[in-house]
Amino acid sequence: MSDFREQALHYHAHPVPGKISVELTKPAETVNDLALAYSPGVAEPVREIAADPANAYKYTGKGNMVAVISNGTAILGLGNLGPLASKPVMEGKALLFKRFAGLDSIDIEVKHRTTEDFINTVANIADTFGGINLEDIKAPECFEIEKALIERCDIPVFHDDQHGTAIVTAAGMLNALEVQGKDIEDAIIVCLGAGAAAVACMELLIKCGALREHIYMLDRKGVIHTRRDDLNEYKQLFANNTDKRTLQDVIADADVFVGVSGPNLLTADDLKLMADKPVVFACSNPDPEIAPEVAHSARNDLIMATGRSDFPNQVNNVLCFPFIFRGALDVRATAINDEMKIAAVHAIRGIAKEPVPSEVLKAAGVESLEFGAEYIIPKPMDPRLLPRIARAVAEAAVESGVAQIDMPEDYMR
Ligand SMILES: NC(=O)C1=CN([C@@H]2O[C@H](COP(=O)(O)OP(=O)(O)OC[C@H]3O[C@@H](n4cnc5c(N)ncnc54)[C@H](OP(=O)(O)O)[C@@H]3O)[C@@H](O)[C@H]2O)C=CC1
Ligand SMILES: CC(=O)C(=O)O
Ligand SMILES: [Mg+2]
Repeated sequence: MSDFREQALHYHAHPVPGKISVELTKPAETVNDLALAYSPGVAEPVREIAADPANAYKYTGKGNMVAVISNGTAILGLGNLGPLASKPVMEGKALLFKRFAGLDSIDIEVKHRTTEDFINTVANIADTFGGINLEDIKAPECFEIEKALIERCDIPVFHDDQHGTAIVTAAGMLNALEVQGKDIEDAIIVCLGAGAAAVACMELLIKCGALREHIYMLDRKGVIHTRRDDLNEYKQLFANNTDKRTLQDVIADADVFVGVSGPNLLTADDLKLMADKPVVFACSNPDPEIAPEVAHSARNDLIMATGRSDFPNQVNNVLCFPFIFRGALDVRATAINDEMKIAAVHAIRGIAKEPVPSEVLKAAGVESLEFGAEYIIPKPMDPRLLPRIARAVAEAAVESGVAQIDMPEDYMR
């Protein structure tokens, strides 16, 4: 067994299996404590909630609790390995919710036959939670699932692989293009992958200024173009009227490569075909589309990012989902809308341009970090992410009319 594999398995197995547990927030020691916590005292909040469902936020943990829900059909870049195998990732997301945003989170892995079964299962348990983070559900089913659940639930439902990834990608991309001296409006963009992350990333880049006709998206069959007759409705949105068919055809002279597909699909030779000063986000986990050392040995004018913690420029949805839910839940938003997503993009990108606190340098194990090719996006352990993103998101929720309560004046200051 490799050292790292052994370490990872040991981390998950000891001192107790798994990464999360439940803790109590009230005393439960005496007869009186139990009389309040359970029978007869618990009947009082029951009556209050039955009279007004909003009281659930006052008397239960609902408002600080996010469910991380998966069916294990697209576990990272490992593929469809089923609900149970997705549990370490989902526990990991729950760990990150708690560690970075103080949100209680529980993972739920759903075995189901039809997409409708999955939707019904989630909709039927939604009242328990303040928000629902859908995770690692493959395209195209993820689009239908998220849409149906947004319609049926009155709490925020957010497919992290779509929108969390898109928000962080857009923040990193706008900064990377700025460092390279390029405008997003002019950028020729290649997106390898045409699933959950790909479609959402490209849609958000378009909202940030990219031109749809400048985007070449590829799936396992190659370039998505207007003469293909095998495209689902989501891929069709990216069908390019082009004669280009292969990755090599489209990557020639491209400014940007976004990989949200699978491991080792981009070669050093492909990279050499790109325009001057390219931006390469190889975001597949755990293994990127091209290893950073291979990319850097192929050319020295690129900005390179991966989804991993152990290389510079980690473009990973961990920079978004804990904080966007914090902001959304704190104003009891009924949804996470485009205004809130764009607010998160700008909050994330702004932090990367400011001096880095010494505790972040220490946690990252580096002497210095300065906005530039090796630092286009903040580190996940940056304590500024929580107040900045949560506040920006909460403000956007209030301004766009989806907040159900006012934002406290001193919120996150
Ligand atoms: N860094 C980050 O924060 C994140 C990274 N990701 C990564 O993105 C990847 C995709 O995740 P997600 O979108 O959720 O999964 P989906 O299953 O929804 O989509 C996967 C897409 O990748 C395409 N693909 C797979 N293999 C190849 C290949 N050999 N050549 C071309 N295209 C290929 C599939 O093509 P087809 O349609 O033909 O099947 C599909 O369009 C994963 O590796 C995941 O780890 C995802 C979310 C966040
Ligand atoms: C980071 C993440 O959510 C993924 O790779 O699926
Ligand atoms: Mg994921």
